[in-house]
Amino acid sequence: MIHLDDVTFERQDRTIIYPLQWQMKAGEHWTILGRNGSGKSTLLEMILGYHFPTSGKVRVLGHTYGRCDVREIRKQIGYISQSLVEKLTMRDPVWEIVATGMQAHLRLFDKETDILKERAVEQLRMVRLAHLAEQSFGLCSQGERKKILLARVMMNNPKLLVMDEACAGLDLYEREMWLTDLSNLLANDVHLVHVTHHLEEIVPLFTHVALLHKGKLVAAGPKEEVLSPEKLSKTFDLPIAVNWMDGRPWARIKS
Ligand SMILES: Nc1ncnc2c1ncn2[C@@H]1O[C@H](COP(=O)(O)OP(=O)(O)OP(=O)(O)O)[C@@H](O)[C@H]1O
Repeated sequence: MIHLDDVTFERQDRTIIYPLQWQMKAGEHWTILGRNGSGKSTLLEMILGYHFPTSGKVRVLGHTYGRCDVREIRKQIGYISQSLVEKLTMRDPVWEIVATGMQAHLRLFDKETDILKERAVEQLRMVRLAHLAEQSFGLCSQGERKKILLARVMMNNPKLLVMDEACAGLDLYEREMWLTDLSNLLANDVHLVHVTHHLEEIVPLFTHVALLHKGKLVAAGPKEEVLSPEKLSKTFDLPIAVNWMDGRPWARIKS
């Protein structure tokens, strides 16, 4: 699905990603954890082809970036991030925001297609927001917007779903509902890469974890192996204990 082969990323004489080797195989769903500024979003942007690595190779869905049309690959990738919310048009009705996911555009060019609207409303129904279809996106709450983005990416049946702090700003209830919606949508055979600051968001559907510290990979592999107190403490520069409950890890700072 994704193969980062010795990639580095440098900007203004600063190394943001040190030589990094990482592979995500079919059937795996990954969470990436790391402190602020450790390079998580930079990594995602390389996977999305928005950033080109300074050295090394990025291979996504069987295509090597630099030898393919990245815009075509991006049509197979769903992307959810706060920066995307800021680019969407607040006065557009919710169903149109969802419909733009079909072509990975930010606005809808052909508004006359009933089939497109029907499909958008169907995706909204899956996240229980069909009743908001005609409301302006700008009037929706943070939680509703996050669900609308989930409905939006699913318009295009992506093979890969890349999420940058997709649950940020959600209350406990909304976050649990959002993660449940995500699990339900997995029936569509989509693969996940999820960046978060919260260990408890690593719900059972996530199989693997990568830990980043100052642009270097601390560990990457099956979550039970990677989420050890030693590796997490190294990643977050704090003594951390981990408790597992119902298949979910919960972090605590050791006193
Ligand atoms: N284009 C750029 N030019 C210079 N520095 C950059 C550029 N892009 C990112 N950086 C720097 O690279 C570092 C990693 O940024 P990145 O956004 O990838 O971190 P992050 O792990 O996602 O952080 P956060 O958790 O705070 O969102 C930061 O120190 C940032 O200032």
